[in-house]
Amino acid sequence: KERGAAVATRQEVDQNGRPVSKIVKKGVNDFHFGRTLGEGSYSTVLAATDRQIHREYAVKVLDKRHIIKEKKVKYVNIEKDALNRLTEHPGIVRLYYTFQDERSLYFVLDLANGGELLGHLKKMGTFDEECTRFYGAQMLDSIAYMHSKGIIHRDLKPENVLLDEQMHTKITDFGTAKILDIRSAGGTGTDGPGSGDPMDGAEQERAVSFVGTAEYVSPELLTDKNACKASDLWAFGCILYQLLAGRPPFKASNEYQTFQKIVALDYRFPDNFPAVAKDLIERLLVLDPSKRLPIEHIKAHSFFEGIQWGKGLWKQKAPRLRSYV
Ligand SMILES: C[C@@H](Nc1nc2c(c3cc(-c4cn[nH]c4)ccc13)C(=O)N=C/C2=C\CC1CC1)C(C)(C)C
Repeated sequence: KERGAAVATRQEVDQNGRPVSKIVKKGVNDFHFGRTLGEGSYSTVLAATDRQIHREYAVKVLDKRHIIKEKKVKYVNIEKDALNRLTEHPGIVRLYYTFQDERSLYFVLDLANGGELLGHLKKMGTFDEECTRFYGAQMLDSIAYMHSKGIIHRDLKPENVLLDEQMHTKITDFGTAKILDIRSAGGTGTDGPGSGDPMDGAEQERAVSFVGTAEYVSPELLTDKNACKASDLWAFGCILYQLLAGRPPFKASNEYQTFQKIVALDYRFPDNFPAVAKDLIERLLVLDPSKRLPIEHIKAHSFFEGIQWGKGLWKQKAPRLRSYV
């Protein structure tokens, strides 16, 4: 039985006229499916409208036979478990419920109408400091929440950062996430090697045998196959660099050469790169994960001066997109 499967209730009355709410499971016939929003390696995400309440969702459709054949059942369950833990944050795509028919699994999720951050970045070339500060702050707030729930994303990149109609960020694609055991989930999101407290490091389970997208992979994942919370902060540093420079810091003509650049910390800032942002990124792109700036220190860095953390960050208007020239 899927958790969170029964979400729709229909008000009915019993024989004495007393209102009863009947749990009704929604199915594929309750939706009108629209355009394809994105294709994952084992899934397709479509826009879909709930016929009863006329509300638009994104529905991720997974082919059961394909998943079983490709031995990806574990990843589907990890994604569902991760999404079920990450339900109270505005910066993370929300899973409402799942259902299935004989052929497919369906995840009913928030629709992020603004599409991928990558698309906007490609159109603009670069983001100016104000935009980078705002989008960086929203991403960091969401990463802090994920980590506080014991979830490491492991594949953060501009394609996985979506925008909603208010142009606020929504992080997505948790199929490659690592769920740490309950013990280490309680932290404020800064525990583990990233916080420099070696004892926490021991608590963190070690993730093995998964490598994210080449340009954003952390050195520890390439050298000793260990992903930790600080691996997401490495990717975050790469994304901040990319927003201001218009390209990721480590990019070569093939994956192997990109990996060589990463483990050799072989990257340069463009001459006109803003100094304060450069200082922050230099403290994130550090080979030793335990020496990377922990989240609370990133929030306090002068690059994020003026950002109001917490709920205010999600209520304010997104800045108009401008390029860094
Ligand atoms: C990253 C993902 N792409 C996407 N995943 C999701 C979208 C989404 C929307 C647009 C879009 C909207 N308007 N224009 C484009 C473009 C790509 C999207 C959405 O709205 N809601 C939930 C999503 C994913 C949920 C997933 C955690 C289960 C891939 C490429 C893997 C299919």
